[in-house]
Amino acid sequence: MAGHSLTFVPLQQLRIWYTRNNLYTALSFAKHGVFVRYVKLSNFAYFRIGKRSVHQLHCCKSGGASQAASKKTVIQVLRERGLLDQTTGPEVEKLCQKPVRIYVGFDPTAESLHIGNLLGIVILRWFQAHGHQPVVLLGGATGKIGDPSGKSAERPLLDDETIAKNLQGIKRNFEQILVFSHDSFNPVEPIILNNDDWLGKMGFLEFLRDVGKYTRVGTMLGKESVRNRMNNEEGISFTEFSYQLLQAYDFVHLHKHYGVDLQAGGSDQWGNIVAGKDLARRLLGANLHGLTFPLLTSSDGRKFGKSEKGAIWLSPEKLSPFEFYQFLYQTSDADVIRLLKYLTFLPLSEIGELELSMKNSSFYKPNTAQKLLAEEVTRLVHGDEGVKFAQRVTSASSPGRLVEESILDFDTLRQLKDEIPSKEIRKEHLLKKSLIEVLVECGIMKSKSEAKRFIINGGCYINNRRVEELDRSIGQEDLVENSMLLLGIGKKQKILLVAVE
Ligand SMILES: Nc1ncnc2c1ncn2[C@@H]1O[C@H](COP(=O)(O)OP(=O)(O)OP(=O)(O)O)[C@@H](O)[C@H]1O
Ligand SMILES: N[C@@H](Cc1ccc(O)cc1)C(=O)O
Repeated sequence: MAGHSLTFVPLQQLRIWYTRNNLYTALSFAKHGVFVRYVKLSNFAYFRIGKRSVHQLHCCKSGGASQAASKKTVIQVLRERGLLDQTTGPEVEKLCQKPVRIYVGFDPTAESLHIGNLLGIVILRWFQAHGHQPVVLLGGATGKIGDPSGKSAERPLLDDETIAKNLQGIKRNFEQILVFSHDSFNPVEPIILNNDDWLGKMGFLEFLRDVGKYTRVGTMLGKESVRNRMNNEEGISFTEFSYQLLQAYDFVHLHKHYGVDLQAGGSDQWGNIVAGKDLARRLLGANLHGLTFPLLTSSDGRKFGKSEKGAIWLSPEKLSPFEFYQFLYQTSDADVIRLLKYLTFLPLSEIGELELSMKNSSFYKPNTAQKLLAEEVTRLVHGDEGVKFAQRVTSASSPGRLVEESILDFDTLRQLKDEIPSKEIRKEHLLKKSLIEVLVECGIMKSKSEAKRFIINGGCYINNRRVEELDRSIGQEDLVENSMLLLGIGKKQKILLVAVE
């Protein structure tokens, strides 16, 4: 954040801001008494409200008219950040000069969304920040069918119970990440809908007559998702082939009943989005629009998805905030700037400064960008508490730090228990025992001579403090809250001993 002042101000005082050149009236405030961190005020303001990294942008020149804060449209902002892949035409930019409703659909094919899906949520947040209304569409019906886009094989069918459980899980993800504050300053509260509410009620004959009749099979066969599958031996079932029609009908339904004019999705969704645009033209004579954003890929070029091994889940039950933080922290230098542009709301100027300083190695402290990325995205997904937790555990699990830096209180150690190996040992068996014996008994060292070597070389830690003496034994004072002790060997190996009566 070099170069920008950081000020903490109560919300009420934020209503009128004087900057060096301009007077702005911030229009979007959350609840009374919540503190806002003012990061930068230029064309528009970035605020951090309460626990979430909100970066609200509803801020306009004096007079308080509810005009968009930025002179840039949301489309320009997305383009500058590399978040635009394709649009259905230049009219999209025009459309977004006035408030629109935009939707992104998510099928409940797992209990949690993953980091790839986060991009769709970030897009919705950018629209929301520019005064547009996000519509989140949960695919309660489409999830029963399975989208063939980007898939090389047929998806297994999910039963109703699994879908209901998954719907609950991903709904929670949205509630956590999108801004649902409800007051007159926030006219753009998101809407969450479930397509089972209309598709589920539609009969097969009705569908064939009212939707199928307006669709050309040749066009459907031409979609990339279908072509790819037709070219392999297994082919594609009629069920998955029909998927594009269901998504197309959603767009028509959302336009008719909710005034939605724009659909967004990852680049793999292009075919389905265009199918909706075509259907709306034929059925209603309406001109709807779409845009896609690039897919988030791993360093080896594979799309981040839920089907991939080691998916980066957004639900804390499936991946702890600590692991989530660590994943982002380990982003390579080659990827970190792109991810800062994609997944955070930090101003591009700030990211640009960071990029410059990364190139000038004498000024740049390694991993500064990674830390910023990890903090911002973890805060977005898990709130301030999640960031604090991740940092506490990170600090506690790194040996050799100054003790003050890694306070090993009971809470930290208890949370650390989920992250590193742990072992229960009877307290009477542990106290007064030599460290060398304990190291071997708990399995972290293979032999006493190996344990000795580590101690002599200064590579052994009790509660993150280096052990100097070879004849060190375990005492009552080593047990945090009379119950836990952290042993560390070298830079990476850790074990948590839990003393039981
Ligand atoms: N890695 C990714 N980067 C960007 N967007 C993604 C990524 N993965 C999924 N999306 C987008 O998230 C939305 C919902 O995707 P969906 O949950 O159906 O697929 P998925 O998570 O890729 O699932 P699967 O791994 O089973 O294919 C779509 O708009 C899709 O394009
Ligand atoms: N097809 C999308 C999810 C979706 C479902 C219904 C829609 O109307 C839109 C999007 C996907 O699999 O990623």
